[in-house]
Amino acid sequence: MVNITGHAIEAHALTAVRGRRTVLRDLDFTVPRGQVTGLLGPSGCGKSTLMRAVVGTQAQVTGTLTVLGRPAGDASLRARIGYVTQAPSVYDDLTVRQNLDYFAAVLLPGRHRRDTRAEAVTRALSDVDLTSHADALAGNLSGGQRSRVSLAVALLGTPELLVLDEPTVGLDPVLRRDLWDLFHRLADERGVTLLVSSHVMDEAERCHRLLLMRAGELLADDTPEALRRRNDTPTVEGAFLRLVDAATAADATADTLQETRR
Ligand SMILES: Nc1ncnc2c1ncn2[C@@H]1O[C@H](COP(=O)(O)OP(=O)(O)OP(=O)(O)O)[C@@H](O)[C@H]1O
Repeated sequence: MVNITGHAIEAHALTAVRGRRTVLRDLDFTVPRGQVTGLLGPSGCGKSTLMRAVVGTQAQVTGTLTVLGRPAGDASLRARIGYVTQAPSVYDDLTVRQNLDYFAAVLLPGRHRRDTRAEAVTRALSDVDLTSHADALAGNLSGGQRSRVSLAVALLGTPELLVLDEPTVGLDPVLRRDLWDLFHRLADERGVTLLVSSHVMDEAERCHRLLLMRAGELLADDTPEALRRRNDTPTVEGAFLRLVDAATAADATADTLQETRR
């Protein structure tokens, strides 16, 4: 067990504008080190935008966002963060191992690191359970297998922070469980911080902490246990639905007040 304290991510008044829309609105939150934090909310609520802000690829972000002690987007963070987008980034005309060899050569260049590269590739293949498919062409893999190749690429550089945008979409229940087991092993044994987005509520139960979002705002930043207790429901899904209903009712009241003032 790796004992790491402090926050991997700290956000204050984080706001992001895409086109003419404000898609993240004045967010304050922290993500503890060495834990699995889930980012949950309905499609379009801003999960990917928040992740892009964390890895420094989102334009028009204001507020303060500190990642591993540095401002988000700082060049020194590149090698410390692994980011997997929703669209798997693999070369279809290479085998799984060739894909990993290629990215390992970029991340760990130099002849003197040949053994380190080979070890990193072997470990990443085993981490995502693709050792038996190492010599298959990436173009011939299933969607779930391709997304696991992307995850393996992100693991090559032994990142301190892994940002995973809906990594379990399209996976069967066994693979989903195995991936969540891997996320916990990475946190427990290697001290990795994981920020994982999902809109599958049963996955929320597997997180140490949760950020629940709706329409660019945070509804909650808490542990699953505290969320269930505070909302008096047996599931995180129940808690989330209560929070959404309360926020919708508050919006409706605010709209009515505005109408009556006009
Ligand atoms: N290029 C863009 N210009 C304007 N608005 C955009 C752009 N890209 C995304 N948006 C809007 O920003 C909002 C947040 O999008 P985002 O992709 O962060 O949501 P999400 O929660 O990750 O959704 P999903 O779960 O479907 O991936 C959405 O309402 C979307 O329509």
